[in-house]
Amino acid sequence: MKLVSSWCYDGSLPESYVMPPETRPGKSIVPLGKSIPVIDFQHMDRNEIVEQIMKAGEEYGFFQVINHGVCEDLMEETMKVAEEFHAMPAMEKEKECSKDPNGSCKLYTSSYSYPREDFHLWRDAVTHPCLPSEECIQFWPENPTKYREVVGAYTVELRKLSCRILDLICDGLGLSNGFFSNDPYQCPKIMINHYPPCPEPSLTLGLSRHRDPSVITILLPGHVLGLQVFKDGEWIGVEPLPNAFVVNIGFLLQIISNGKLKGAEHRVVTNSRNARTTVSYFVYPSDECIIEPAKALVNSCNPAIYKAFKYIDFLTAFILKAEETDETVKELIDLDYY
Ligand SMILES: O=C(O)CCC(=O)C(=O)O
Ligand SMILES: [Fe+2]
Repeated sequence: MKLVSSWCYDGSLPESYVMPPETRPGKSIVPLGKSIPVIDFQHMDRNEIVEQIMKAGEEYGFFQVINHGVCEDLMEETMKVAEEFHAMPAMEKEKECSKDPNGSCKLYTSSYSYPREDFHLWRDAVTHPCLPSEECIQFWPENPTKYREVVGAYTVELRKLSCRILDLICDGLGLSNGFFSNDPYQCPKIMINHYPPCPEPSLTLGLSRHRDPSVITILLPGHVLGLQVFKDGEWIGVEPLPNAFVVNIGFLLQIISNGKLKGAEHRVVTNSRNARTTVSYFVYPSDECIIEPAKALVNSCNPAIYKAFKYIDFLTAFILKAEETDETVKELIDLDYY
């Protein structure tokens, strides 16, 4: 496994990064998603915000949030530390990500299943749990020198923002507030993605089409475009507003909401000019948490459309190879799968 950022300036795209024709982004221009809903947390009243989130969650599975209360300086500093991390030499990055003998902090390239992949992705990433406890932070990188301080402050703010968004979603779904604020749903992880400039952006992808295995994901998208959402059979480019967060509904919330909200399918394309760095904050449950359509949303008129399962089983199925994933996940969650 060699990080893309350590050899990407060689000038050509290796064969193993060339996607099959049906999944390549190609050269066609993807429209920018001016239509992806933008929700203003400061200038709308609560009922209006709930209504807009639900509409966005049903139609797109994606929305942007502005005036969300997270300080702009902290967003900028987080992006700076994220970029500085990926700019360090590969050996330094590896050293900074191997403090936990149990491997809770992971540095990798492409996806978790690099050795089993048919095609590699044009992306490096670092991920780790981000509970604001000393136990958790001791395994984070200490370089760049401000990493722990900045990412620590950022994840505290993101936890507050995620709880606020989830409470609004609870209102919209008719679940009690705090449904997602307690322990089983609060095992967040951060992922810092890096997509270096790519010699052949039409042939490869930064991330292939996927739904996040999360409740929700809050993305700090940076200024370089690359994220695309699949809606009504076509790809739409996401153009983030300044200081906005991009929020998407994860696969788990699709299941918990019994299909009312949509786990958004998305992918990342690369470009030949600018490196792109993004920071994903995933709201994950604990491994042992049972995921199922919320009891309050299920009755004889609205029967459950998914089976109950343990999160760890879902995650295991999810990180298998793409083709197997579909079948293994289906078997786990579909009521009528034999
Ligand atoms: O980098 C991006 O724009 C999206 C990242 C993403 O989809 C993910 O981390 O799951
Ligand atoms: Fe994603």
